[in-house]
Amino acid sequence: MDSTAKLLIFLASSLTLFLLKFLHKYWWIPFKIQRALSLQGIKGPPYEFIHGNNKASTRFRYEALSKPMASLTHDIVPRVIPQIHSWINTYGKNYLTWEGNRAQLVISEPELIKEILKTNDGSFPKRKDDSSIIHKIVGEGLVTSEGAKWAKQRKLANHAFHGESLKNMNPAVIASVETMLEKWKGREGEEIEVFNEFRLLTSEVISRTAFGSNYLEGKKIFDMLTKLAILVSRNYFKTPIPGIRCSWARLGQIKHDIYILYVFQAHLHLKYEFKILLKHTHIYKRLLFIENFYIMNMVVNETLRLYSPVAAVIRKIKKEVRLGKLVLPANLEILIPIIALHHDPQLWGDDVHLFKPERFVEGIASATKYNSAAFIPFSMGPRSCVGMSFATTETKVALSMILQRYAFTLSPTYVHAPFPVITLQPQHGIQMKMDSTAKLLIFLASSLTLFLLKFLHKYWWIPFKIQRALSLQGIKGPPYEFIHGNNKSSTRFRYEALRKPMASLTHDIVPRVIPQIHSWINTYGKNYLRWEGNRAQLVISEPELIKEILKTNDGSFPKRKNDSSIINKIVGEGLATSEGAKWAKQRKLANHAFHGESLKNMNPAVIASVETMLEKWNGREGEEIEVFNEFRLLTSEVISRTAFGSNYLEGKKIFDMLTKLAILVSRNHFKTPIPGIR
Ligand code: HEM
Repeated sequence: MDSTAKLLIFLASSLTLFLLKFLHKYWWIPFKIQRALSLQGIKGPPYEFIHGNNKASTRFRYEALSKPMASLTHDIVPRVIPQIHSWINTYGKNYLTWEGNRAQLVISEPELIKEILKTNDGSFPKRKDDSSIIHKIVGEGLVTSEGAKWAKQRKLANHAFHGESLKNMNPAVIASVETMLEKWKGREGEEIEVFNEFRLLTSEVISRTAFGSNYLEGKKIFDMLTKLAILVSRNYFKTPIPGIRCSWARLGQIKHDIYILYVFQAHLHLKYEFKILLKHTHIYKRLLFIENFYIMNMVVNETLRLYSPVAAVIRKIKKEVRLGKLVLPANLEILIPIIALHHDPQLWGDDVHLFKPERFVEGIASATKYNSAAFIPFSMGPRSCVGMSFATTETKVALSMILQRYAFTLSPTYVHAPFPVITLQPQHGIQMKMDSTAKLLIFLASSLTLFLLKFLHKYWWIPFKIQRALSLQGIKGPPYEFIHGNNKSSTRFRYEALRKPMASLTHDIVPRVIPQIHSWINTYGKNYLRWEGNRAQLVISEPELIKEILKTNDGSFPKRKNDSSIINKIVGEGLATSEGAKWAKQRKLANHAFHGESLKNMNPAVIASVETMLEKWNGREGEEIEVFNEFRLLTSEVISRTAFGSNYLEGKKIFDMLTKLAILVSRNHFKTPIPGIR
């Protein structure tokens, strides 16, 4: 063989080898993965040679982003992640898609998401994109590292963003907001592009917190990084990479809290007005601050739900792993479309696209119906956002400072166009008008809202929570009615039972004496829950439990104190109502007074009292006597003589007064629909 033939053969075989490798990578592997998942019921848009689904993704994105949204709707998923939105509709909540020849499993079923994000054994590491420009510049930080390196960095970061350290950042935040507000002075009535203002604010805050006194230096670095982000995002649009990337150091991420303001501001012109403070009134100011944080928490959560700054997170499968019923091959990527979960009507109900902060009035757990994966703007599990508290605190501090001075309305020039660039951003900024005249109105509106919220919390949420907690333990009872509890039915029961005497001389008197308790025990069992207005009361008639309650002496079951009751106000705290050391002391004295010698010493007083009564009865044989009143008088006589000794006429006066008082109170008790026996 001559050398030219050798060369030819060599070239031909190299080419063949290259082609084989190429086909293996761009055709065989995708084919295999697609088949393996399809057999497990996972479908998706079909893999196209080399391109995967990139062409379709780009088309989707181009279509979605080419124009602003028609109206101020919050139904933004079709714009922000159009391809994912469409493919979930076509292929189901979990489907397979292709970034070129890279297989990506989109998972939007909460149960599976929990399994992925909560795993801490390294089965689902973060995707590493060493070739990305951002990674090259920023390097491997907390956001991208894994294993021991991550654990160490995370520990430091946890420390930096918690408790005292976090509090120490507040002055920097406040100073930064002051700087911004200073700039706004005298611009009332003008239009301000707040997105850029908040971008600057964030840069200011980071520079001050991260770089301390050297913050001008920090600002330079931050500005550089911002420019870099813009550069990358332009590129991002050109390269057909679908889905949202969020794998760069969170200097970019801190922009999210700017975004929080996005809809938040958009809502100012609708109904979600905020409060401004009359500067000179200190009390108002404090009040406002507290209520701000309470309401703002809900507003921030609702904004994070609808406009999740990080639209999706991506993980990778290290080696073959089980996920739910699925068996997933190594190197498969997993994309969790956070924002799609936040807009899922199955998780949030039909009003999912409405801005309703009040859904968070009882906290996140309740808003998500205890489905922890339904609301994950900061992701969840060990790799959840380390800056969560910082971001939300900073936002709330900044907002309350701003809103103490200005009210805003959305400018007519604003165009609604949420735009996914690493994080979600308003494509054309947010134009707002500053207004200072609406301040008082807004303050009043927000005070009313707060009042309503507190009211609902007390009369609806707490009872609901108690009822559920006990129901889960098998304790049922008549259902709580808003405000009234069971008062209405109790009164009805009592009224029915007491309006006529008993039919016969039976001793079966419970249905008359405590009719509601009698009836409810029959319906709900020996232990049941009932409501005196919004006050929960557990009726216990099981002897074992009763022993446990009454024999306890460690203060676990104190007497009910009703400081507002008229009797308590007059009589004060005596042996019958006191607790702890005070009670112990009084009880010791009383024990002594009612035992042994002391008891014997009272006998003459008792005998004398009975003698007085019998004296009165002399010569009334054959007559009718109302003995109940006689014995009442006898008791008063006995108490007066024993308690007040020789001065017993004085005692009788006091006792009679108390008796009249008791009658008065009991009449009252009948009028107010307070059920049960006091
Ligand atoms: C509203 C604001 C923010 C949102 C919605 C947010 C959201 C997130 C999410 C979803 C992740 C998980 C990313 C993934 O798994 O790929 C994350 C991680 C992270 N965030 Fe944030 N973030 C915010 C603000 C911040 C701030 C202000 C900081 C720091 C100053 C920060 C620092 C980090 C870090 C270091 C990680 C990586 C943690 C780890 O991997 O252990 N974030 N964030």
